[in-house]
Amino acid sequence: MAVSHRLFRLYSPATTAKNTFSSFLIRSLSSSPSGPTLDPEIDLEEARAQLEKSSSTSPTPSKDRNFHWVFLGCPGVGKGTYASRLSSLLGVPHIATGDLVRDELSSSGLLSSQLKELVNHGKLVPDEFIISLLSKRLQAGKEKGESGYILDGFPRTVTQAEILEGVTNVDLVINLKLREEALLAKCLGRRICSECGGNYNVACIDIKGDDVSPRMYMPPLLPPPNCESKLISRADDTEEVVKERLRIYNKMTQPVEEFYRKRGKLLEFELPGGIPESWPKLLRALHLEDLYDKQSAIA
Ligand SMILES: Nc1ncnc2c1ncn2[C@@H]1O[C@H](COP(=O)(O)OP(=O)(O)O)[C@@H](O)[C@H]1O
Repeated sequence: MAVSHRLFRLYSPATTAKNTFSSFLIRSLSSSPSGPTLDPEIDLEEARAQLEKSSSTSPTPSKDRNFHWVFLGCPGVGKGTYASRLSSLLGVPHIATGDLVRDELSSSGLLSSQLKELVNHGKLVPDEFIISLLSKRLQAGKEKGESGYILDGFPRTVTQAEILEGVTNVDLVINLKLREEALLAKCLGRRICSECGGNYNVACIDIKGDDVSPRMYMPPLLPPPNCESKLISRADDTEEVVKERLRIYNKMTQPVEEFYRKRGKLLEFELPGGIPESWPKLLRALHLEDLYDKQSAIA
């Protein structure tokens, strides 16, 4: 907590920090093709209508559609994996705030070392800080002509969700769920190639079925031979820190699920197993299977 306060003061000494950062976010988002901020009640109704429409009649989405999607889910659930696959499929940028934070950590300086202390202990960084990072990323994307987003790791607190909701119209929030036994093993098995940045997982998860739940098998996602000797783990993927991240998720981020549930935007998706099993089912749940079939046929 002390670190969090120090970091907050260092980064944002003004008492009106929240306004400053949210107006920064507003500036980044308000001229997006989804239009400027609307009256919150109209936003809510519009969002409900959109979700109803997409989940009932589900016209085949095309690349012209402007996706504003959010991925929620515990550490290790696979947000990055599925968000990045959808990003390639839909041609919408995948923005992972964890990656933005790690990029920031790789720079030198006092801010980076204070940030490292928070992240490596499994704590969240201050809302204002993360909103600022996200705003910069969105602004840079807009300048390159990007539109829409698939957010991964944001929002993680109700404050972040409220700010996002106030400035842009999130169409859909996909809440990925995985049995708790698998989450820790998946975080501990996570590996990154220090050269190409590829993400892999050496854990082989095989949970026996019982009367209540079926067997769950998640094969490892092994690196190609040229990455094998360059694998590293994230500093926050230790057992102690993952448990702390799970605790913080339950305390700070679970209320965000409720925030979107109340607004009719939450799609719950229980991962049935590894990528080969889960990916087609996720696409079906999102009514995207036709798009995927068409792309596979072209490829
Ligand atoms: N929206 C956010 N709010 C606060 N802190 C964040 C946010 N996104 C990322 N972080 C910081 O970056 C770390 C890594 O994030 P991420 O890669 O998304 O991890 P996870 O595997 O826990 O989902 C988090 O533990 C937190 O310290």
